[in-house]
Amino acid sequence: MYMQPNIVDYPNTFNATYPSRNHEYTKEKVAKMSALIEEKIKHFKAHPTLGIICGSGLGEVTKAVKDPVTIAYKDIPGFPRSTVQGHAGQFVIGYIHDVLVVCMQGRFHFYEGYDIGTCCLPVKLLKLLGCHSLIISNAAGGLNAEFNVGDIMIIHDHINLMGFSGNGPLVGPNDESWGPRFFSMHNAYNPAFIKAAKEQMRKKNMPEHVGVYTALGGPHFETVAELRMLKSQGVDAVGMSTVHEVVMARYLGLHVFSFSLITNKCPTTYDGDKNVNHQEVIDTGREKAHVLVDFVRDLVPVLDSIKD
Ligand SMILES: O=P(O)(O)O[C@H]1O[C@H](CO)[C@@H](O)[C@H]1O
Ligand SMILES: Nc1nc2[nH]cnc2c(=O)[nH]1
Repeated sequence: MYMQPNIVDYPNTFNATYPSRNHEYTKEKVAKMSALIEEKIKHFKAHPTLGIICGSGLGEVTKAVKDPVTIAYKDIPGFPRSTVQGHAGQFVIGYIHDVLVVCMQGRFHFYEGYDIGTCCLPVKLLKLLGCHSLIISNAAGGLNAEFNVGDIMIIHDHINLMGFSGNGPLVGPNDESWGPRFFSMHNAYNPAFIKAAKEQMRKKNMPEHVGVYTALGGPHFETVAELRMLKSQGVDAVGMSTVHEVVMARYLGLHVFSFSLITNKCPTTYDGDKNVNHQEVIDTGREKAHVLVDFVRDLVPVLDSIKD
């Protein structure tokens, strides 16, 4: 008997396996996760409208959240666990000014052994929770010589190096009820959000860095030759996250604001002892926590008021 192919029995003539498990995170499955969270925050009598993904060591952003409800990832069946230092592995939900936000203290990285689709599952969950926009933060190495450790760089574009080779979250069967098979990544980082954030930086006398981010698979940091290549291609900051999350967010129709905390300088010469390490990344995040909290706290109501 002929059966109409659907998302579950997609025509898989060659019995292929897909590099991304995205298609396994169906509406039904993610809605169950979302329902669990909604049950724990029902006293707010509203759904969160803005999601915040906290980068390595940047979880202190949640200090800006009033009346927080904390939900551990391990208490949500089917949700991955954070394995990296500086990623607490929990949701923190509450108000920043009058905006109900859902913060993720911890993201999932490819180098942890998660496929790229699983790394993006949180973005689907944030969408189902009711978010229209995301703030995606990360810790990154600065390639642009004008950036100092501790500076914030607004991301205005990225180079999807992992996606270049076919390791993208949307490779595999597509469920049109989530988003379209093909879509544009032009202005993926919302220009109105960037403008608003630059104004905040100006008011706060912060350097107004705007640049291009790229993510490598990691977990190792880069060689000098790799960094020189990236710099020559216009990359300003290097990390191991964010890019695929932004792809997923745009697919789902979410608006994106993203920034890097420059936690270290990327060495493009061989002299001296310039070994980057994760502790340095975490320590810079802690040292700059007050700057991040202040920046995000004031930005949230502005971004929430911009709907497109
Ligand atoms: O991108 P986030 O999660 O901020 O973390 C960055 O910092 C870690 C390396 O120190 C890597 O995971 C890199 O991606
Ligand atoms: N790939 C990469 N990720 C980082 N995260 C924080 N610093 C760095 C860095 O220098 N390189």
